[in-house]
Amino acid sequence: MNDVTRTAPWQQLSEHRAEVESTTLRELFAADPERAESLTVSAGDLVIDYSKHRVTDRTLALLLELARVAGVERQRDRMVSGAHVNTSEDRAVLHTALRLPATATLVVDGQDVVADVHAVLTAMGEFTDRVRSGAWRGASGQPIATVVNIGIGGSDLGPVMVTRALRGYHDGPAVRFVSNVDPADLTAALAGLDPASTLFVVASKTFSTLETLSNATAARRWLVAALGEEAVPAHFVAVSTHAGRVAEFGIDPANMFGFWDWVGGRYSVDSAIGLAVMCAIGRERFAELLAGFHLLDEHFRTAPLEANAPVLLGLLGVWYTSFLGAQSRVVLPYANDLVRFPAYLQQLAMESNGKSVRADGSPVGYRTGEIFWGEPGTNGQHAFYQLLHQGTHLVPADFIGFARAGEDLVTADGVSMHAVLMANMFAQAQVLAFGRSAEQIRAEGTAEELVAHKTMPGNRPSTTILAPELTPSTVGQLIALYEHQVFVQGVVWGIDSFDQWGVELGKVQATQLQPAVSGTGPVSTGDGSTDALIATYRSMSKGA
Ligand SMILES: O=P(O)(O)OC[C@H]1O[C@H](O)[C@H](O)[C@@H](O)[C@@H]1O
Repeated sequence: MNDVTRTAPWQQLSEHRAEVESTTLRELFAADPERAESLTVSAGDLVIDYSKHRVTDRTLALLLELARVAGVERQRDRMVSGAHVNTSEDRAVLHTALRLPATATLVVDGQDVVADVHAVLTAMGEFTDRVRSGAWRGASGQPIATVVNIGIGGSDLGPVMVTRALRGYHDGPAVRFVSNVDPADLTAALAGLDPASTLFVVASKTFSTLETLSNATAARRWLVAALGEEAVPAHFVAVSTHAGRVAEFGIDPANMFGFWDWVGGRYSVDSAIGLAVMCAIGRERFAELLAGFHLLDEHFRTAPLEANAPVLLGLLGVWYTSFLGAQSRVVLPYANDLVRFPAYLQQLAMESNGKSVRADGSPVGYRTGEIFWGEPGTNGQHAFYQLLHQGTHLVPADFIGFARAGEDLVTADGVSMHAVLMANMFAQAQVLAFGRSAEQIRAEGTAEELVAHKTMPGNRPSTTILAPELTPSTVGQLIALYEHQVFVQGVVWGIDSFDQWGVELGKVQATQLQPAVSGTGPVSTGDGSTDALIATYRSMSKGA
């Protein structure tokens, strides 16, 4: 496999780094009055300002050249046409097919995947229409008041994030989510629910995930205790790629919504895994969500690299991670309903690109993967922004804001609270980039001993993403924007962004430790620390 570090643009970027480190955003803006305009790109309804990044024209030219020599365009075209770009699992990666319009055609291995996708969407639509209208009845004849989605990882984070993001569009039954094998999760989710009006969606691509099967079994017991075994079919549906396992669990495969092994878990909210979302917002709004994804897919597929938002943002991530030593990217949605977006991006980015070998198994000699974290603004401002502004870490930030609020309120002074929120967003990006120098602080009459403490170094990079409003379409656009950034980075780093071997061993080990932990087996796990911890756990648990 080609070593990207041997390519001319990578080597030139390594040398060029010093040039960028010796200048500041303040200087870059002073030198080019057009900078904001030239470093703003539109994608779908999103307007993305990347001018507050520590890059010059040359940096961008080299990064784009890096994308070209790494084969980003070729790999993108291979991915969307169904080539097996997930090489370690020998699978196609076709989440973009999930949002193709019904009129499109995509034949992969002799199979019309668009027809398959739309057949499932139609089945989901018919089912959710019945749930939402009250036509779907529980075993004792009651309509469904609450849908409980049981799933984890990609079978939870996407549905939970999107349902929360689209709170303003939620006109279906209440939706709750259970993911953790911690019994507290299911117990809390079931609190106050009436089994007679509760519908469970068991969402699992493999239908073999321990957490999900444990929660689904416990939920089934809860239901059967109240309504009897014969009530199960009216209260349990499944979303999976494994009809056999679904039937084994006792869910009628007629009540299963399928998808395919070419949909990665973290890329699956736009598949049948989004069933709980569709219950909440309805099939028309779900179609708008998919159309939003597709809009960005088309941008990614057709825009030239220098005007291609996921390419540019993905490359900036490579620049900070592999050349400037950044370890994380903070995501700051100035929209409270995007509260779960950072957690969603954690799985998307970190499970995809948290790898230290290339697709051919050779070790990478550079830093890969970005650590995503964040909280909605303005909450983060009163918690961790101190470190962003004056700390010693380089943390590129993504600000995400909306021009219109779904619903607005006014302050005591009659000012729009949404405008207050957005003023905070613009102010934070500005302060991060331009700071306030010691001279300026002094000129304000600050006591000399406080000047160093109050100095704001600035030169801290950020992207600002502005969208008209938080809608199903813009949520789809935002997700696709990040999916494709992750893809671009994976191609540049030469890694398989679509496997996740690193999560397997922990699952195996947990199963092996089970007897020791639950007290049915000897405490001899192979290492002293784990043995001692389990022994202490066992005696503590007896202590109560
Ligand atoms: O949908 P499931 O098969 O239950 O998988 C749920 C999750 O668990 C796995 O361990 C993977 O790390 C995730 O990528 C996946 O989304």
